[in-house]
Amino acid sequence: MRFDRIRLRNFKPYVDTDLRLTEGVTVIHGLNGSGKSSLLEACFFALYGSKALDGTLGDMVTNGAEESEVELWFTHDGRSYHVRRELKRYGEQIQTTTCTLDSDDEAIHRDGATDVRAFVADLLRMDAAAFVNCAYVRQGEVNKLINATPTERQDMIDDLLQLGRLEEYRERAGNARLGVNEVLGNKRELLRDYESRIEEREAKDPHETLNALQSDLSEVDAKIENYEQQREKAEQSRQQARSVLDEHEERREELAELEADVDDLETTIREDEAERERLGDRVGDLRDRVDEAEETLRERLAVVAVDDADPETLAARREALDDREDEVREELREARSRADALSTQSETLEERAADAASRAEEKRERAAELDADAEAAAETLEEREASLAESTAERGELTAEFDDEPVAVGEATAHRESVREALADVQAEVRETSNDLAAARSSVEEAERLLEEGKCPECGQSVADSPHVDALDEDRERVARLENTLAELNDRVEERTADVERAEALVEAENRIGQIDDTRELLEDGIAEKESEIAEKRERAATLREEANDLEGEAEEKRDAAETQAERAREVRDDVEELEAALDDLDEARDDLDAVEAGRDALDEAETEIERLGERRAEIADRNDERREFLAAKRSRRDELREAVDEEAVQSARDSLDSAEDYLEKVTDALEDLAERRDDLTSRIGAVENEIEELESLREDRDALAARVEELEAVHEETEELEAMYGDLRAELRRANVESLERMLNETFELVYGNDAYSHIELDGEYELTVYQKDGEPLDPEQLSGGERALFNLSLRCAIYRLLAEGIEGAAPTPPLILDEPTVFLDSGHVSRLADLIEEMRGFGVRQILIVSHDDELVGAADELVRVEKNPTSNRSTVERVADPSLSAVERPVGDAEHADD
Ligand SMILES: Nc1ncnc2c1ncn2[C@@H]1O[C@H](COP(=O)(O)OP(=O)(O)OP(=O)(O)O)[C@@H](O)[C@H]1O
Ligand SMILES: [Zn+2]
Repeated sequence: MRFDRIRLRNFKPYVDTDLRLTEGVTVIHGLNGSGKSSLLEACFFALYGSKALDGTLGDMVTNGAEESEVELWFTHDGRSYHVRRELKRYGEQIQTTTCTLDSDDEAIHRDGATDVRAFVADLLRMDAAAFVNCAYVRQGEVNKLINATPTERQDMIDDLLQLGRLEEYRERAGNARLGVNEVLGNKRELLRDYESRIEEREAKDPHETLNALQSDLSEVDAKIENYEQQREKAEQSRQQARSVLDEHEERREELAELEADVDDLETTIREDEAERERLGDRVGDLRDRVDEAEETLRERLAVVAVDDADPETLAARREALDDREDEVREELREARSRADALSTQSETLEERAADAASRAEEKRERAAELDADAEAAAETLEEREASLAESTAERGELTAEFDDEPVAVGEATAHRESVREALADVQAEVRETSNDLAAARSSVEEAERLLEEGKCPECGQSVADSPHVDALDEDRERVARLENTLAELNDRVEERTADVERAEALVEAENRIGQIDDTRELLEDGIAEKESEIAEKRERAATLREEANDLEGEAEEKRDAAETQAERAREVRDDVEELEAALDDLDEARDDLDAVEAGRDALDEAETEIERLGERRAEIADRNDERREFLAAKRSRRDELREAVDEEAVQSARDSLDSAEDYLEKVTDALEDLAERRDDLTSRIGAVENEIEELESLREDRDALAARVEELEAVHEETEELEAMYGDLRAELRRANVESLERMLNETFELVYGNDAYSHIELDGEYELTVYQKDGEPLDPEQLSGGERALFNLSLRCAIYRLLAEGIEGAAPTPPLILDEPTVFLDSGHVSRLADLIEEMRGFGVRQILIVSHDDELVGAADELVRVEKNPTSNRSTVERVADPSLSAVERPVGDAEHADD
């Protein structure tokens, strides 16, 4: 097997790295912490997942990254595989989101961490632990195998060499043996149980018991047979006695019956004779009645006027009566309906007459009302005519007022207005003249005062020669003139005022005339209206009275007609009564006919009865004759029987019956006891037979069980052998392995640490390791120095690896040998030995070796050199294949020196 390529994304310090790996020795080189170990861990993680590593999934994902991916391509047994794992962070947790394995064979595909891990473990024939123990020597784990206890070591190595399988098989065989053993134990127990049960049953000796019971049973059977024969004989004699007695009894019964029969017959004959006599009497009675009925019938025939009582004549008579009745009924119906019709007519006429009379009455009342109304209207008319005359007189007076006036009626208002204006004009003139007068008077007074003072009244200058004083006279004249004018004017005012007063009186009169005229007009209209109303009312009253007269005449006529119809109805009702009487007569005639018929029927019946009774009497006589014969026969048989009874024979039969019954009772009891005994014996025999049968079947079961136990013993032996065989085989193989391993270990150790101090290493069957010094002293490997221990461990691992490579047939799984810092504790001499070892391992068939180392010498031995570097600022690692490893060894980084030595 070999790794071809590893690709990392966000795995530990790697952001994105893709590294191809080839066959041969690859040395991975770099400073401390640059990420070398992480690269190897990635390969291991790809194969087995995180379970096999110390850390958790979280340690795999680069700090701060959300997801991570690791892919590994590898080749095994000529087939390529590709594993891919993806991790994702979910909050605090990291989960594997993808885990697949594919191959160039399409059929091979695994999905899911568990399937992939199982597939890899199966393919490489080692699980993660085995891989770590054998192929992947992790940094600092050099002492693991040395420190392990022999048992741990044994488990590791057995596991690697698949010896574990044999142990598994041995254990399975062991389990099978235990299982068989348990079943065997159970079956043996069961077998013992069966045997003890069989013994128990045999001890009872059921066959002997059966024999005894069967002989008892045959004795009982014999007795039963004997008794049954005796019983039969007794039954026979009982039977004979019984038949004698029965016969006797029969005869006695027959006799009794006969005697009773004879008695019965005698009684019956007597009774029937009496009956015959009674019947004879009855016939006599009936004959008398027939005579009577014939007499009555003759009388009735006379009544109904029929000669003969024969049914046809009677029926014809009845038919005639019926026809007559139909006629009468028809007439009656007609008469009744006519009478009803006439009554109705009469009533209707009566009603009409009443109606006409009441209407005439109404009309007369209405005419009286109209007359009263006309009377009232005439009074009103008179009143109105009086008012009219009054107002005509008043008007004449008022019109007379205008006679001496300059105006006519109708001009008064206009006249009043002109008179008023004339008054107003005069009054205005009076006011004007009064004012002028006052002014003239005051200027006169002023001039007079001034004159007294000597001053001009106008200019206040000295009046002497004043122009104004000259005017004083004129003014005095003027005052006088004005006083005259005013007096005149006042007279005129008086005149005009009188004019106005008169004019106002005229206006009043004129208004009153207008009112009177209006009233007169109304009165004249009212008078005309009343006159026509009176005339109309009187006319209508006359008409109504005429109509009332007519209606009264009409009522008189109707009343007469009603009386006529009522009279007719009475006549018809008399006819009805007559017809009803005729109907009653018809009924009577029919009743008479019924009586005739009844009389005739009674007569017929009586005759029939007489005939019937005669027949019955003859019958009774016949039957009694028969009975008498029968009676004679019975009497002679009775006499015979009385003679035949033998009392002695009857007594002896009775005795023998008693003794037979006595014996039968006893023998029945004895037989019952015997039957009981027999049943008991039979059931006991049945039980014993069952026991015997059970015993047989128990024996059969026991035999079968014994055979099964024998088989199981054989199987048990076989499983024991198988278990031992697997144990032996493993021991044998282990011994062979231990021998090979010891040899290889010695060879390898010799190669890497050959010196004078140690002679050889011993690996015993229990995987105990002992190192022997040259002087033969044994040494516990733990006592070795650090470097020695590293070499010892390497040797052991390489030996195991060799054994694995050589010891397993078919495709050796041999994964790459991975060494992480194997040189840590080694001095330079041993480092070169290690290089030799590596070379040798290749010779043993290890195709790929991956070494993490700083050592130049190992670098020199590399076919491929991979340099790992970490960027100190970003803390991210990168890998780089160095083209020529031999060159690179010279350019070894200085910082690595401290790693080189111990
Ligand atoms: N999950 C992680 N995320 C980021 N860096 C990590 C993570 N886990 C480990 N590292 C870093 O990877 C480095 C460890 O790498 P590794 O052990 O492979 O180094 P090395 O080359 O083998 O060193 P040495 O020579 O000392 O053995 C450390 O520097 C560590 O800080
Ligand atoms: Zn390291």
